Amino acid sequence: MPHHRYRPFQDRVDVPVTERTWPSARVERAPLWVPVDLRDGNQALAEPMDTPRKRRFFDLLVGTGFKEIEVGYPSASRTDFDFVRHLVTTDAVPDDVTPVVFTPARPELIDRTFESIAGLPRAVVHLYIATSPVWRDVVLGRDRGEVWRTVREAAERMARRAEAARDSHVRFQFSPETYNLTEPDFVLELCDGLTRLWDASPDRPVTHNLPATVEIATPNVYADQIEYMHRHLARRDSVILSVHPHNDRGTGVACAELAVLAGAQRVEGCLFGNGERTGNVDLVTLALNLYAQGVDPMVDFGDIDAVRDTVEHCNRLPVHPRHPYGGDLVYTAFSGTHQDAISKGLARHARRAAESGVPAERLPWEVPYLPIDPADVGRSYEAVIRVNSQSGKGGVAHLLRTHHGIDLPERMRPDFSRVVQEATDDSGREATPKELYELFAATYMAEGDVRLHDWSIHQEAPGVHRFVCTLQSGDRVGDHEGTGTGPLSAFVDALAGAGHQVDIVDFAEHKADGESTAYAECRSNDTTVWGAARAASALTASVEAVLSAVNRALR
Ligand SMILES: CC(=O)SCCNC(=O)CCNC(=O)[C@H](O)C(C)(C)COP(=O)(O)OP(=O)(O)OC[C@H]1O[C@@H](n2cnc3c(N)ncnc32)[C@H](O)[C@@H]1OP(=O)(O)O
Ligand SMILES: CC(C)C(=O)C(=O)O
Repeated sequence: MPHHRYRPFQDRVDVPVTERTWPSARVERAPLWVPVDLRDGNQALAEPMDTPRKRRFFDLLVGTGFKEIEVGYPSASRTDFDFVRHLVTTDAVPDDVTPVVFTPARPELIDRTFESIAGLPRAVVHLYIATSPVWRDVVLGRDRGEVWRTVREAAERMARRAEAARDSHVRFQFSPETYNLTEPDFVLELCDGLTRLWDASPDRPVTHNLPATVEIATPNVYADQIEYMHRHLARRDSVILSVHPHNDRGTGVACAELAVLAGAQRVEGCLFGNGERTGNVDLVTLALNLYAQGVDPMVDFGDIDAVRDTVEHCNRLPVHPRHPYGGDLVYTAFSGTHQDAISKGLARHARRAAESGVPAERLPWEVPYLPIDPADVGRSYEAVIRVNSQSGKGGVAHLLRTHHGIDLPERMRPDFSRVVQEATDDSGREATPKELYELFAATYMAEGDVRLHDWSIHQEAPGVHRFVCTLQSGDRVGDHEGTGTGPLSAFVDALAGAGHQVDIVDFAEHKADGESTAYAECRSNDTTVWGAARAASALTASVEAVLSAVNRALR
C-alpha cells in the first residue's frame, strides 16, 4: 500500500509541549456531557430526523439527565428550524436544561439562528469556522487575518442579537473546527479574542470547544494539544474548555478521556457514537467507563436497552452487538473458561450477599470478565452464559441450574459436557437452555429395555430393606426381590437377581420446587455411565436414576 502518500501528524501540525501533567492526573468527577445527536449525529444520517423523532430523542436525553443539549443547526433546514420552534412553543425544555444551537459565521444564518430561539429562556449559540491551513486554503479561501475578521464580525453580530433578545439569557460557544490541525497560536488568538469580545466572566463563561474534527494522531497528542490550551487560554476561569472528538482512528473515547485528564471540562459526543464518518465520540461508553471506576457519571443509563431502542429508532441505525455496555452480546460468554469464571463469580457474589445480609446490588462487584454488573444497566443474568461448541462444563452446568433446576454433580459435568460438545459440533449452532435440557433428558432420563413395574420397599429392621418388584427386560418379565442396608442397595440386589449386575459409583440427589432430581453413576456391563431422574419423591427419583444408568450401560 502506498503509505508514503501520508504524513505523520508532527509534519502536519505543531504541538508545543511545554509541561505535561495529564499522564498522572485522575478523573474524580464527570465532565459536563453535551450530546450533539440532534445536530452532528443528525447531519450524518441518510434520512435526517423529523420533529417526532427529534422530540423523542430530546426527551430521552432530558430523561437521562443531560443538562446541555445541542438541538440543531436551525439555519440549515426548515426541519431543524421548526424543531427548535417546536421546543419553544411546546415548552419542552426543563428549567435545568440549556439548549445549544449551531451556526456558521454567516450573517444571514446567524440571524436565522437567533430567530429560531426567540422565546427560549436560556440558550447557547454556537459559532464555528474551520481554522486549519488546509481548510483555510481549500474550503474557505481565506488567510488567518481574513478568518479572524469573519469570526469577529460574526461574534459582534451574535453579541448584538443576544443583547436585543432581552427575554432570554444567551451564552456563546466557539468551535475552531479542525482544531487538532490548527496552529496553536492561531487558536489562542481566535479564542482569546472572542473571550474578550464577548466579555466572558465566571458567571457568564464562554465555551471554547476544541474539536478533533478528523482524528489524526494517537490520543496522547490530543491530550497535549488540550493541556496546552488549558494552560494558555486567557481568563481561564471565564472559559469552559470543551472537546469534541471524532473517531476516525477508532480512538475517540481515548482522546476524550485523556483530554479530560488534560483539563477539559465539557465533552461533546453522541449516544452510541453516531456521527460523521466513523462517528462522534460515544457518550454512553465515556459515562459508563467513569461509572466503572466508581465515579458518578451524572447521567442515568440504568435501562440501557430502552436507551438503545430509542436511539436506534431515531437514527434508523443499529447498534453493534459488541458495542461497549449496550450491545446485545457484551455481557455474554460463549467460551468455556470465561463461563466457568463468571459462573463461579456470580455464585460467590450471591453467597457474599446471603452471608453479609447486604443486598447483592449494593455489594462491591468482583465478577471475572464482567466489568460492571449487567443488572446496573437493566440487563438480567439470563443471557450472560450461552452455550455452543466452544463452551465447557461450567457453562453447561450453569444453564441447567439456572433455567431448569438441574444441579449437575461435579463428576457428571464432564460427561454431559462431552454430549453437548458433540451435539453443538454437529449442528454448528448455539444450544438454548431448553435444548440443553432436552438433550440432558434424552441422554440420562430416557426409558430403555429394562423397565420396573409395581415396586415397593419394606424396612424389615433398622438397616435392613427389602425391595420387591416386577422387572421387564425386553420380552422377559419376572418378579424379583432383593435386600440391602438401604433402599438403593436393596434395588441393586433385585437387579442382580434379574441378571443385571450394577455397582453405584457415585450418587447425588437434591430437591427444588417440590421435585427431586437424582443422579447416579453406575458401573454395569463393564461400562461406567450416569443416569438421572426427576420425581416427586426422592426415593422414586433415586431408583429411576439407577435404572436409567443400567439402561444406558446396556445401549
Ligand atoms: C464539522 C461540522 O460538523 S460542520 C457542520 C456541518 N453541517 C452541515 O453542513 C449541515 C447543515 N448545512 C447546510 O444545510 C448547508 O451547508 C448550509 C445551509 C449551512 C449552507 O448551505 P450553502 O449556502 O448551500 O453552502 P454549502 O453547503 O455549499 O457550504 C459551503 C460554503 O460555506 C462556507 N463555509 C463553510 N463553513 C463555514 C463557516 N463555518 N462559516 C462561514 N462559512 C462557511 C464555505 O466556504 C462555502 O462557501 P463558498 O460557497 O463561498 O465557497
Ligand atoms: C464544528 C465542530 C463542533 C464539529 O462538529 C466538528 O469539528 O466535528
